[in-house]
Amino acid sequence: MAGALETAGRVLLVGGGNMGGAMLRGWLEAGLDPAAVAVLDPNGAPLLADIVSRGVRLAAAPAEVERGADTVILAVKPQVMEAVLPTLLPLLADDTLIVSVAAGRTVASIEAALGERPVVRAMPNTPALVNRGITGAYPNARVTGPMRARAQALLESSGPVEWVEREALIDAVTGVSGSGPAYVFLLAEALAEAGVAAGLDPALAMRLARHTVAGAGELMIRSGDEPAQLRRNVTSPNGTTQAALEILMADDGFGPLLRRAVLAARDRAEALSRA
Ligand SMILES: NC(=O)C1=CN([C@@H]2O[C@H](COP(=O)(O)OP(=O)(O)OC[C@H]3O[C@@H](n4cnc5c(N)ncnc54)[C@H](O)[C@@H]3O)[C@@H](O)[C@H]2O)C=CC1
Ligand SMILES: O=C(O)[C@@H]1CCC=N1
Repeated sequence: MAGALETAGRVLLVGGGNMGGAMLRGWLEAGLDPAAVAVLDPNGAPLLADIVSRGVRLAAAPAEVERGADTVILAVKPQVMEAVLPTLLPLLADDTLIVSVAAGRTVASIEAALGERPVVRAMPNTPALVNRGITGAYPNARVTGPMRARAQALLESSGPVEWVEREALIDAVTGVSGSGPAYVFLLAEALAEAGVAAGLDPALAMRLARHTVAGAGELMIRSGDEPAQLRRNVTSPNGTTQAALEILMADDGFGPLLRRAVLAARDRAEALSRA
């Protein structure tokens, strides 16, 4: 992977917050030269102080950014995109590749502000911070093979990249994996709270919940078995797990609840794209 990033050229990260910062850490770990990266963030990207000390340039305004990045990654909030995009125009060449990770911001809305140019719309997630991310991506027709390879190298430095054939599917990816880590953290919170209700000390309940969620996740990645099989492996006939699953797998249980949640996230992404 380091080899692929050696050909990534110069990268400008616009927005060095949670998601942008996680991606940047992934690139550097995968071998991207810190001197090849600049971060544009008017708020000083407080999460990135240690990285700036490793040689990544930090700019507070577009006027401070050197023109001619090969790839510009847009990692600002969707609501500030309209204001940010026109300020970037003087920094771009015709063949600058734009990679946007903003939820619900369409290729068309980016082209409306920046003109017709190569755009990849991507949806990563924050486990990128620990090299356990996954990203959905969609390229517009102007993205050439080498550009797609460059986007792939940058995005996969923190986990696999799944290319989708229709842009609308990025909203569904957002509902599953972009927002998904929050559902899993909520599961850990709820598991710990349930443990307290069952009589455990809160700190112990939280340790049990964190390790259970993390361990089950790691087992799913490393094992060749499907999640349903791993679930069956835990479930003894008429045992304790079965008693719990009869509640979680009821008609109004976990499955329908999560389906409603994912569709709500997807619908919010769609609504953002119309805003
Ligand atoms: N946090 C997450 O789990 C994920 C977020 N995303 C997307 O990533 C984008 C950023 O989200 P977060 O990192 O969570 O937000 P954040 O608030 O942590 O980071 C946004 C950053 O943009 C900076 N910023 C504000 N105005 C700016 C400007 N004019 N120019 C340059 N930078 C500016 C802020 O100072 C901040 O550091 C959003 O569009 C979101 O939809 C995508 C996937 C997952
Ligand atoms: O909540 C959000 O809008 C962003 C997009 C995916 C995860 N966080």
